Amino acid sequence: MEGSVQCDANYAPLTPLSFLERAAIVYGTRTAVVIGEREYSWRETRDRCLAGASALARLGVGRRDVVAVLAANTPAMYELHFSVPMTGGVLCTLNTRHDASMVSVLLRHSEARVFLVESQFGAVARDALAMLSSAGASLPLLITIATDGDEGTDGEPEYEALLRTAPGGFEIRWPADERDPISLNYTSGTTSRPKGVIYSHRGAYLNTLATALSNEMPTMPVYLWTVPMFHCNGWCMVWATAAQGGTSVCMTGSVSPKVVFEKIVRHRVTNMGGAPTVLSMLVNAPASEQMPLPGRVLISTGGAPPPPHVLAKMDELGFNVIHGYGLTETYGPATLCVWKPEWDALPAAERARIRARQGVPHVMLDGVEIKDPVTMASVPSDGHTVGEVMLRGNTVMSGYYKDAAATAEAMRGGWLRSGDLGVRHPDGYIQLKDRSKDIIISGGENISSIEVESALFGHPAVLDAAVVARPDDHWGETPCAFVTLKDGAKATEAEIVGFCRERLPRYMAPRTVVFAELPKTSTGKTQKYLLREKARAMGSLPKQGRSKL
Ligand SMILES: Nc1ncnc2c1ncn2[C@@H]1O[C@H](COP(=O)(O)OP(=O)(O)OP(=O)(O)O)[C@@H](O)[C@H]1O
Repeated sequence: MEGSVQCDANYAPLTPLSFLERAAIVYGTRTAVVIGEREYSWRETRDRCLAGASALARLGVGRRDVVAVLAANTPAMYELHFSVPMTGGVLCTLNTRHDASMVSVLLRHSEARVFLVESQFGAVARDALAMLSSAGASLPLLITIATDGDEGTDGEPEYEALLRTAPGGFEIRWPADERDPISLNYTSGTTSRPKGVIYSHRGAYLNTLATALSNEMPTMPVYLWTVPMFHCNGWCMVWATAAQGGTSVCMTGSVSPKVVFEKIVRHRVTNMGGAPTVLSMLVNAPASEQMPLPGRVLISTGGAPPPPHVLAKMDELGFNVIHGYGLTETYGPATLCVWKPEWDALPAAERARIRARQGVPHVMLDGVEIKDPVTMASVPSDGHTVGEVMLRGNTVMSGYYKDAAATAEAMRGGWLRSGDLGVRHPDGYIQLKDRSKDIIISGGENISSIEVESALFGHPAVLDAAVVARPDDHWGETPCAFVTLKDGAKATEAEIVGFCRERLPRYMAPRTVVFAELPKTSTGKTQKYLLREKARAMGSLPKQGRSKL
């Protein structure tokens, strides 16, 4: 419109880096990050991030250079989310459960220039570098981050030493364009080889604000880190805690219910997150470890379907569960099951059933639709017609790194195709039925493995469950349940099948039950492809067995 201008006074590229400077002013002496007995204030954190950026820049990190990190949820990992982009570089956080061969593949694919490694993961990193070297690939510069109490280094540069010796007066290299990359996040690899998803400063900024709003974060929240920071930048919570001047409580060692409850009480935690496996771990912990909470704790969950039964128990323990759904490609949760006060009066089981739905887009996402992937027509909002979940908006990835064909395929038709199947209910909320690869087709009927798993989780002896297709000569496929029982609990295959038949249409109930530990990714997802391989190896149910069932 005549008269409007764009200039420095009214336009700056959006970036979550801006939250840090503000936090250092507003919340300067308050705790930004705490690990064990060590606390860093917001001012210290800002100074350490600037020192980190200065050190990395001195080592030659510049615009679009990838800096890889293999570290647990530690202050260094938190700081690198700011210091790397402050140099213009791109942060690539690697999954700490990857083996050396996968780490070497990702280092090579990302062309990381610098590789920061917490010393507890030193052996994996060194093996990965040896693999790169023997393949003749160029090696990134290795920097060690000493794990607490560890002496660390074998002559490599060390993170704390670099911060101490970094030249002062570093000038932040703000993004020239808000669409510049800020991070490179590899997908979980649940269904295939991990893909490198590019996040922009703009997308990260918008998603960070959506995260703060979706999680109902007050100012100065206390956030307990159980979600790995390497996963979608901790669902953008690293930057959201800076926006709100929060305190990040880090945990050393593995996540156990005892430590989680102790940290909640000691630090008066207000917000946390966790995959459904973390929720399941909390509700199934011995009563002696479940401490009364100092107040309601908001916990966001997602990444896999949370069983309604677990949601109901979390409510009883004093947690308000916020259920979100998303992909690495959407910076983490993209939809959430926004809660309505009129649902408060419903019976607990009904509340849990409603909360298990994946909901509606968060405020920064333009839309989520359930579509026929061929015609692109939206399915009716009847709660029954299944289609593919598709998303669009400013918090969808920039693309897959060095894979234009996969990017074009994923966004074909102007929507991000999730590969998930779902329905839309008459009230507009979506509900996932399955990943397209996981749906079971038996006698021409589609069976949602999520629905069968929800029934299994209702059995008092069941701790964990996953359902996959077993090939069948007659039906094509039949549902095969892999079940982990609670400590000391007992149940037989016939009991579990009978329990499901009372709650599900007969064709949906598992025909086979295998008692086993379920293989998980480090982001808490069951690796169903491994279970599918086992079910495939079993072959078809014998004719006799089939008619008995
Ligand atoms: N709330 C949820 N309920 C059910 N499933 C969910 C939920 N949130 C996420 N998911 C599942 O997780 C997927 C996204 O996971 P992520 O981006 O971490 O990588 P991945 O898809 O597991 O790995 P890869 O693409 O490498 O196989 C979604 O497509 C969906 O299948």
